[in-house]
Amino acid sequence: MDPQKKIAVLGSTGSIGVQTLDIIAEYPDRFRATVLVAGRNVELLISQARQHRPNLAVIADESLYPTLRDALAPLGIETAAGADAITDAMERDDVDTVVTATVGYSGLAPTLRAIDAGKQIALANKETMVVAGELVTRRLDNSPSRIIPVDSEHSAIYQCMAGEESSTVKKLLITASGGPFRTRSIDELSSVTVRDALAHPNWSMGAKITIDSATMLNKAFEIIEARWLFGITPDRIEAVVHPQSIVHSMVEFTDGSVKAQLGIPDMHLPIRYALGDASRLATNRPGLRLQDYDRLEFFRPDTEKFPLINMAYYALERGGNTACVINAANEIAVDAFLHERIGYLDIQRTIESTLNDVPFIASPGYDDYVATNTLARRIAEEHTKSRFDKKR
Ligand SMILES: NC(=O)C1=CN([C@@H]2O[C@H](COP(=O)(O)OP(=O)(O)OC[C@H]3O[C@@H](n4cnc5c(N)ncnc54)[C@H](OP(=O)(O)O)[C@@H]3O)[C@@H](O)[C@H]2O)C=CC1
Ligand SMILES: CC(=O)[C@@H](O)[C@H](O)COP(=O)(O)O
Ligand SMILES: [Mn+2]
Repeated sequence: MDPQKKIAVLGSTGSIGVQTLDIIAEYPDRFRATVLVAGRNVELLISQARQHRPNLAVIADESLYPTLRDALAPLGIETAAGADAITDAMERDDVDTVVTATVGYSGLAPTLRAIDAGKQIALANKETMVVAGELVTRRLDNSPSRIIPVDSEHSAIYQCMAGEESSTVKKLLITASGGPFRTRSIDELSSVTVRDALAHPNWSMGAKITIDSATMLNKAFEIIEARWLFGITPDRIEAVVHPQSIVHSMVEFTDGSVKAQLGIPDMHLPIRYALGDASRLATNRPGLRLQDYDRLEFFRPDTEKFPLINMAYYALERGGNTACVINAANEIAVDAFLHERIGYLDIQRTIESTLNDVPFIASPGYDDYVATNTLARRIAEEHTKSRFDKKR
């Protein structure tokens, strides 16, 4: 048997992707990157391929294919481009584990194909579970695949649950930093800038999730993700604000005990744990020194200031394609905000207006999610344009 686990990194050029390649390089006897996938950053993909020598490198943006092919053909590295090539790569024999580190809805199709092909999944792309958690869970029931979460909170919960009977779990307590606007007043939120919103207090991440942290929709997404990953009903999942991001989440058990997982805010740890199949691989990277922290604080979330947290409960209660609509509208709104076409508070307004306009589907199949995503994006685009026109 090949001693090295063969890994496909979807989104290798992003924040999680780059850290995944760090871990692969840290344990060369255990891991090998056989497939690398990027969106548009062809130069970084080429340099990663030169270093890691995968069998295949894929770029989503087809216009960049000639650049990729010309750079990697002399090295004997196969190349491809486009969304179908990414999804097809999930079935390859030289892939054991797929790290889903692309951002947004684009993670859904390759993750489903990887599950159908029986691959192990290290899941960073939480949007997959937000958009279609029920469908993903059903597909997992008919596959030898297992998902190990990479999202720090879900990795923490997974670690807390190890060795426990699931029937003894009373509550999941998902910690939230509170984001860059935790201490701002509601009135101030109408004038915050993109730069303010990108200044996450603890984590260095891609732009989209950083804005989701600023609106705290990230926490709603994580509640939905937890509901599907752990099979826990929403009334037993709570967000707890913890500004230091040292406790990554907690599980309360029926005997009154609460287990927590702690660490510095560094995604290398959950990525390492997931790649190691939920085992502990020794590292020389810096760890937690609790004596460096004056205090660890915990608060109830302010849902008046951050009403998007409650979108999780609304989406799970209403079910169907609701969370798919929220995700699509949010992707469009966050992009418009990052390009300064709408303001921070318009993100929430865009999601709400889009939810009103997209028809509800109670029991969506895969094609319904695809159609919902397309329609919701178009409608959200119109809402952001009319908000932009008002702003001018
Ligand atoms: N960053 C973090 O610490 C955490 C992230 N996550 C989740 O992990 C996922 C990745 O986040 P993050 O790494 O921050 O994001 P980044 O924006 O840093 O990276 C996104 C990656 O996805 C690629 N990509 C974008 N669109 C496509 C597409 N259509 N097809 C293929 N690849 C695409 C990008 O390629 P390119 O840059 O080449 O265009 C890039 O490699 C998200 O779902 C996020 O919520 C979860 C917990 C923590
Ligand atoms: C690192 C990680 O898992 C992020 O999802 C992080 O949790 C974001 O921070 P917030 O707690 O501010 O949303
Ligand atoms: Mn998280």
